[in-house]
Amino acid sequence: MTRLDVTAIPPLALEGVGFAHRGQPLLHPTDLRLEGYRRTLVMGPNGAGKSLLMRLAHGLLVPTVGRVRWEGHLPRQSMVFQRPVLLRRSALANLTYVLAIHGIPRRRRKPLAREALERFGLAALEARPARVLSGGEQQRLALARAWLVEPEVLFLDEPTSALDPAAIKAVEDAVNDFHRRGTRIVMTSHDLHQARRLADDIVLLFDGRLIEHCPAETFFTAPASAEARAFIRGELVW
Ligand SMILES: Nc1ncnc2c1ncn2[C@@H]1O[C@H](COP(=O)(O)OP(=O)(O)OP(=O)(O)O)[C@@H](O)[C@H]1O
Repeated sequence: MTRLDVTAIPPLALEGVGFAHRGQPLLHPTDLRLEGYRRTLVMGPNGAGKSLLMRLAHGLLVPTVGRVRWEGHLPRQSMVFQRPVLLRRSALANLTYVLAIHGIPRRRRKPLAREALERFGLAALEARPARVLSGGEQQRLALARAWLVEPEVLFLDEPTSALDPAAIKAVEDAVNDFHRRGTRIVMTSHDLHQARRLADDIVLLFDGRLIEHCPAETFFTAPASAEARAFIRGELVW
């Protein structure tokens, strides 16, 4: 596994980034800087604004105020969603398609795609239509597709919320594989156990506001806000 140059990943600055719909603020103006080579977990109860923050950061949504700025080059990025969006083709063809888009010569596509299928435990399923794969298999295929892009930054939006424990472990192992290869991870979750397993730092959102951004250890041992303490006790609901 060739390691990416983690020192080259540019910081991501959200400068007063907010999003409103029909005049109603869904994400209040937010300042957030994600830097270095970390696994950041964006947490908060349902409806807190986690997905919005991810879509804004990844550039899928344009903020209604503020701006999203990469401090340096625009990095290679991928995003993995709760429900993967897969093409109506075989698992293998979903991967060779991505390689074609990225200009990889035809003769190299299948070997690279098969290597990725193997890595994510999908080798036996290469000919199966992607859309009939189980939820966990689809998520692993989405991760294999992202793997081929060699992202410097990987966004994952609730990638495990519809999965059983074994499938959750497979996704978490994959997230750690990305991280070991040199990818910065930004992932949403409302699962505290998952955060304890994975996070280097935590962003807590509540009611469309950023409440806290701190190292995971601080978050769990000495949270600064009443909201974080309530969230850890399982009492924070919207
Ligand atoms: N494009 C949009 N237009 C209008 N409203 C939106 C849009 N995207 C999200 N919302 C609303 O913004 C609020 C925050 O949604 P978001 O999906 O970010 O929450 P979340 O923290 O990811 O929640 P969950 O854990 O349930 O996925 C919700 O009330 C949602 O209905």
